[in-house]
Amino acid sequence: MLQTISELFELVKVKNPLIHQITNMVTINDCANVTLAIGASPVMAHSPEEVEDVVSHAHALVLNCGTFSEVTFQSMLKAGKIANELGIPIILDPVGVGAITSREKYVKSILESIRIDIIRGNESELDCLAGGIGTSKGVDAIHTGRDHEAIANKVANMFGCIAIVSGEVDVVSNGERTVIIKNGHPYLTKITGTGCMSTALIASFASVTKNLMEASIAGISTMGIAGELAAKCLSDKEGLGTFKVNLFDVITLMDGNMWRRGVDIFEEY
Ligand SMILES: Nc1ncnc2c1ncn2[C@@H]1O[C@H](COP(=O)(O)OP(=O)(O)OP(=O)(O)O)[C@@H](O)[C@H]1O
Ligand SMILES: Cc1ncsc1CCO
Repeated sequence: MLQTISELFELVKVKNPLIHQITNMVTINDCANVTLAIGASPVMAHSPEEVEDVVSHAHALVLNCGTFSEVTFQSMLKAGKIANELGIPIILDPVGVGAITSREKYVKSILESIRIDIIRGNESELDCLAGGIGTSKGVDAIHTGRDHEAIANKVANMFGCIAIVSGEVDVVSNGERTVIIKNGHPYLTKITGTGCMSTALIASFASVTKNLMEASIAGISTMGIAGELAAKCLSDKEGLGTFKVNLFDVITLMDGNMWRRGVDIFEEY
C-alpha cells in the first residue's frame, strides 16, 4: 500500500489536475496555494452562473462550507450534480456543521442530493453528521473523548463514502477498513485552514486515482508530516508565521520518498 500511495505524488505533478473548489473566504488563498504546491491546479469559482462550466473541465470538486450562504448552497448543488454525472470525485469539508444550526440543514441536504465520495472534518463536524451533538467552538473542534474510529465508520456507512476525522491522530474509514495516521503537530491547530488545506490535498490525490482510500490517506498524512517537518525547522526566535511558510516549503518539496520516510500509519481492519 505504501508504494502505491507514494506513486500518487509523481502522478499529481505529471498530470497537473484541475481542482474546482467552492470554498470559504477565510482560507481560499491558502487552499489555492497548497493545491499548487502539491502539483495540481486550483480554480476557485463560486457563482451559480459559472460553476457548471468550470466543474465540467475539472478532475475533482471540493465543497467547503466554511463561509456559507444560500447562493453558495445553490452553486454546490449545481456543481455537484454535474460532477456526479461526469464521474468527477467530490470531497466535502463540512466546516462548522454542529456549531451553526442552519448549516446542518444545508449540509444534510447536500448529502441527500449529491453522491459525495469523501468527507473530511474535525471530530465535532463528523460527530454531528453521525447524529451526535457535534460540540464545537466556532469552527474548531472541542475534544469530547468520543471514539473517532466509531464516528468515521458510522459516517462512511451512512453516506456510502470515505470519512476522515482529523485531529491529534487522523482516522480514515470506508466503513469496512479503518486506517489510523499518527502524524501531526499541535501548531497545525494554531493557524487557520490546515483542515481546509488537507481537504484540497485529498482532492488533488483523488483526481488522479480510482483508489479514494489511498488518496485520502495521502492527502491527510501529507499535512501531518509537513506539520512535523515545518516545526522541526523552527529556531528559538520563530513562531507561527515561519511555521506557515515552512509548511508550504515542505509540501512543495514532498515526494513519494519523503512521504514514505515520514508517514506513521497504524492500520486496523
Ligand atoms: N492535537 C493535534 N496534534 C497534532 N496534529 C493535529 C492536532 N489536531 C489536528 N492536527 C492536524 O491538523 C490538521 C488539521 O486538522 P484539524 O482537525 O485541526 O482541522 P480543522 O479543525 O478542520 O481545521 P480548519 O477548520 O482550521 O481548516 C490535520 O493534519 C491534523 O492531523
Ligand atoms: C475561521 C473560519 N471561520 C469560517 S471558515 C474558517 C476557516 C477555518 O475553517
